[in-house]
Amino acid sequence: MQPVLNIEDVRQVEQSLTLEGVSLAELMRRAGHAVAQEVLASRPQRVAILCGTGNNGGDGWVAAERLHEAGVAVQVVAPQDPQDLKSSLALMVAKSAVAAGVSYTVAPSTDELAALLSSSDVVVDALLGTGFHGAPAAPFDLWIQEVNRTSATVVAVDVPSGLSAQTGHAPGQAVYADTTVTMISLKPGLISGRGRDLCGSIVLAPLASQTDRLVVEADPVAWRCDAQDYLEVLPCDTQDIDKYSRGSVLVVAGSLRFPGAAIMAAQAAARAGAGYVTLVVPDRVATVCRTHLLEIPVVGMPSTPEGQFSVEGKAQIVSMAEKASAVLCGPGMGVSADTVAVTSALLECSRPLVLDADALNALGRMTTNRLDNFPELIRREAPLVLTPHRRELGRIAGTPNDPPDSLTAALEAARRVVWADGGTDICVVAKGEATGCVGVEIALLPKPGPAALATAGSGDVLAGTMAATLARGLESNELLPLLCAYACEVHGLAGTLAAENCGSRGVMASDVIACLGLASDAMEESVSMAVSGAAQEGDAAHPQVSGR
Ligand SMILES: NC(=O)C1=CN([C@@H]2O[C@H](COP(=O)(O)OP(=O)(O)OC[C@H]3O[C@@H](n4cnc5c(N)ncnc54)[C@H](O)[C@@H]3O)[C@@H](O)[C@H]2O)[C@@H](O)CC1
Ligand SMILES: [K+]
Repeated sequence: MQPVLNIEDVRQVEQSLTLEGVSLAELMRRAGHAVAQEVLASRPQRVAILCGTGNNGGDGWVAAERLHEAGVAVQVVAPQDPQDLKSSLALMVAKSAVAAGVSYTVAPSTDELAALLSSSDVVVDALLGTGFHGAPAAPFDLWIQEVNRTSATVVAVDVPSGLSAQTGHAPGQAVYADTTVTMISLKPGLISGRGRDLCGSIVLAPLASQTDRLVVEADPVAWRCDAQDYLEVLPCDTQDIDKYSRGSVLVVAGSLRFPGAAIMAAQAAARAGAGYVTLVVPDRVATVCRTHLLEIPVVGMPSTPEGQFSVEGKAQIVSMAEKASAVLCGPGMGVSADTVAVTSALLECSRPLVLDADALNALGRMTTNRLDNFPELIRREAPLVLTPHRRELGRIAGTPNDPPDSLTAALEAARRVVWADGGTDICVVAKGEATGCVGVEIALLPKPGPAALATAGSGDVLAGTMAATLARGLESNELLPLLCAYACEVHGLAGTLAAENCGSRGVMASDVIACLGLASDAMEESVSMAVSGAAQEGDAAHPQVSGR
């Protein structure tokens, strides 16, 4: 797992490193060298380095001097004469680079800049780093446009200029990098929001041997999962199974208006590996569901005149829920006093439960949008997984009119709910372009799926996948966030496979469902390969360790 630190915590680590004897000047030297090393890997002849006025620019000047020493033709581009730099660190390294013979251009015209960039093999973007806020001001906005027009390889220092490394927002021009060399630790904005498009591949430069320890001590806001992390939640590899040992799922979903959501959630649960799936719907839509679901029994329950669940069916739904390995409630269900009652009754049942879509809206209704003020509602022995998208998250976490607009805001909102509960029984899967699986002790970031998943019904498919994964059982509730992250990755991978079959813009939720089985197999294989790869690396390292 890779830790992700908020910007203020990265600064804290930087301070701790200085207290442990690694000065800021030394950190900047190492940062610049890490960038130079990355640039040298592509064996360039001509490199342009755009340096801003803060310490991000300082890293750029260090890289320039290093590349110059290595015999590369380097040209620094700066908005002001290096003598006028206000940051004492940046001033020091810029003077050193100039004294070493690095050539530079101050405030070139757009045409001059374009000519310089087009004659460069690599462009290093050291304009704006973690000190950036707002939108890039002139001349950086124009410079960034020119960088994005060049065919040269673009290496960003710490963060692509124009991107907030904290929020992932980029309200103005922002650099599209091929590679981002980021210092100390991953930051949330690099792996969420616009960061996912802007960063290219991310290379981490820890800068000091103490960094790993200090980053963990700084309490990462989240951890990005690697394939081998999922070993603990892989399904058992055995032939000795029947349909019940793979777990049964009860899906409580649908309404006259949205029967499709229920159909897709049930199909997804079956494709994601549940041995037995039963769909419970309001009786007015039972027939349409049956015509779509040949293998899945559909049970009709009393319905209201609007075609939603009626409270009359509540006791029967709960009694069916008690027999399932896991229950999913919510997709397409609608929100009314009756569906609120059904949701609330299911919370009291003793089986693992996934609440999605309208079940979350029902929770919002029950708690006047402050689920965190009603922890007794969600405190239970069996696992509870809530799968809100950001608007739904706002409705349960106290900000219905101002939903979380970034990964970190979503993690914070999810934590309000999870910490109010306080136990390991709950996980909030805060869905977005980057999804966080937030438990009471840890927030995990599964590898995000492709943009093709932004299609109607995709949430129903994830909910069904989640329920099927939960139905396999869990050795300990502490593994709940990991299990949820695993389900998210299976869903994401199914999206990738569906995009290969149908084209990135042609994917419909049913295509994702069709790929869930293959995606599960591929996930298991990639986890096994990652684990055996790590074991081999361990073996290779072993003689050195024992030979000390
Ligand atoms: N955190 C760390 O441990 C380390 C950080 N280092 C570098 O230091 C950087 C942070 O340095 P700073 O805090 O000096 O900040 P930056 O260099 O990121 O930016 C500060 C400068 O940008 C200007 N600026 C801010 N918003 C702007 C906008 N919208 N338009 C135009 N100009 C704008 C400010 O006026 C200031 O001059 C990191 O990104 C990294 O590259 C490294 O040198 C070494 C280690
Ligand atoms: K930058």
